[in-house]
Amino acid sequence: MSIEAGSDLIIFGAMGDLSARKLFPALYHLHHCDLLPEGTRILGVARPEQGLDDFLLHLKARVQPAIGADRWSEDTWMSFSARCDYLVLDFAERRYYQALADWVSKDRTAIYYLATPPGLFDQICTHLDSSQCLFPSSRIVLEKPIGHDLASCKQVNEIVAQYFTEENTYRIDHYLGKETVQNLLVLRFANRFINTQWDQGCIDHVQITVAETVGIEGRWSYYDRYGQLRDMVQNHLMQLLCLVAMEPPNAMTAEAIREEKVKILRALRRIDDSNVAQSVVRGQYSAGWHQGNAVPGYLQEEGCELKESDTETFVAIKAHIDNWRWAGVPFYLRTGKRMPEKLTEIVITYKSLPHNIFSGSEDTQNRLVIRLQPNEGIEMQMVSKQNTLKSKMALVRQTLNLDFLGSSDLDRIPDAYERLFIDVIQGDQSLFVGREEIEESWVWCDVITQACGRQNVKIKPYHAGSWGPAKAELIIEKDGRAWNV
Ligand SMILES: NC(=O)C1=CN([C@@H]2O[C@H](COP(=O)(O)OP(=O)(O)OC[C@H]3O[C@@H](n4cnc5c(N)ncnc54)[C@H](OP(=O)(O)O)[C@@H]3O)[C@@H](O)[C@H]2O)C=CC1
Ligand SMILES: O=C1O[C@H](COP(=O)(O)O)[C@@H](O)[C@H](O)[C@H]1O
Repeated sequence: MSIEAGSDLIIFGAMGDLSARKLFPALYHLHHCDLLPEGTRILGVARPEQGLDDFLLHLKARVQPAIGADRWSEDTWMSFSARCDYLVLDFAERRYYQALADWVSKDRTAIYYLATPPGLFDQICTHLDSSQCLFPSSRIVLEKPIGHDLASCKQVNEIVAQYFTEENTYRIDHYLGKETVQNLLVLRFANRFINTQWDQGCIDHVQITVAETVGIEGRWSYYDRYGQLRDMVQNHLMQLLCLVAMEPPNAMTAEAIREEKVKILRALRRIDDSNVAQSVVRGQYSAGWHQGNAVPGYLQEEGCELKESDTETFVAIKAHIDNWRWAGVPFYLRTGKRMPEKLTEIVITYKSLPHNIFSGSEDTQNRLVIRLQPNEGIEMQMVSKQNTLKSKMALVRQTLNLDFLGSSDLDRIPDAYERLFIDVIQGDQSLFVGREEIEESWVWCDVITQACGRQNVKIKPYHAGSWGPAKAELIIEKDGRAWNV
């Protein structure tokens, strides 16, 4: 693999949660697998007045548990630490940036990774520029959320565009870095028999479920301003929907893939005042159970000072894509916190046969279940003859199972951030989100939010540990269908 040499990764927010749980563990793994180029330097920048040794001590205490005892190696950590450096920096104050300007070099590619509250993006870009930390090759990596709605998203994009070209701007949607999400592209575009059976002629409906067992994990003040529609649907579920629905790009380039995704986002039927009540279900968890333990309701979570909140922790949506391929095929989307299990799956249900010659067999629909996490793999549910002499032609449903780990040259499935770090170092934007697609995605979500407000689509309570409000079952059952799980 050819990886560009001479990159510097500068992590803003290096003492934060994302850095500890995701970014540094991913870098540790890449270093361990020799996938970070020889000269790559990693600079943590954060507010605490401390030296490199203290920074590394803090980091080790958080990274080690994330790696796990069986994979941890002191030797790897020592050699990884030798790549790292630390700078004290208050992101909002220009005077601190001189030290950064002295650290970076115009002969190397500086990659500024902003793992910070988004309200700081503007100041960071301005100070990087005025302190001569930016060179034509410099890249910026932006964590979600990029905006809270279309207007604020545009504002962030415009600010960033003053300092970085679109080619040097990497907007993260970590779902795109998941191996199984990339496998969706391979499944669709490297298999003729799948590719030729992928439209309204063959497919009855599509389900996308992203269920989480976690609550809001100490992020109340962020989450209550966002809710599940903005936190999960606007980005992760919309990306999954695009990858399922888009036309084949003519090449695996960022430009070609983005163009196809944007077409889908534009073809998504608006859910407005006329159809929001039938198309959207919103829920909020109350106290319940997770794996035998009592868990609090949303309004009892740490950090909550309100008696009530209209923020949804669950949302189910029936969507339509108004184009030739998908006319008449509903896409049922569902995502929530505090569900009974962690499950991300896409289920493609094929149409029934036009004429069934096997009497007595009811459900002959094929189903393709793409399990993104956990138990990563693909299942094709087929109808087969039962091996028996008792009955002439007894049919049974059987499953062809493709285990994703089975194709692996690793004994684990890499975390999304590992792929995304490799790609940003190599300058490959195909798994990052383009400006147009993120803005189109906000357009669709904003219309839903506004319609929910005007039509008073109320939050329905559900118990933590359940699959959401009963109405979420109805949204699909009234069409004579059922959720896969
Ligand atoms: N954590 C996660 O799993 C995910 C996070 N994200 C996004 O990533 C970003 C970071 O999230 P997360 O790590 O959880 O947040 P944290 O609050 O844990 O980390 C943010 C860091 O930024 C620092 N910071 C804030 N203001 C300044 C400043 N003026 N100067 C220097 N440092 C400052 C904070 O330092 P201090 O403590 O000193 O204030 C803190 O260490 C957010 O945009 C979040 O939405 C996205 C997906 C998942
Ligand atoms: O971006 C986010 O994603 C996580 C879920 O990510 P996963 O990789 O564990 O599926 C979600 O919990 C969080 O609220 C959201 O901000």
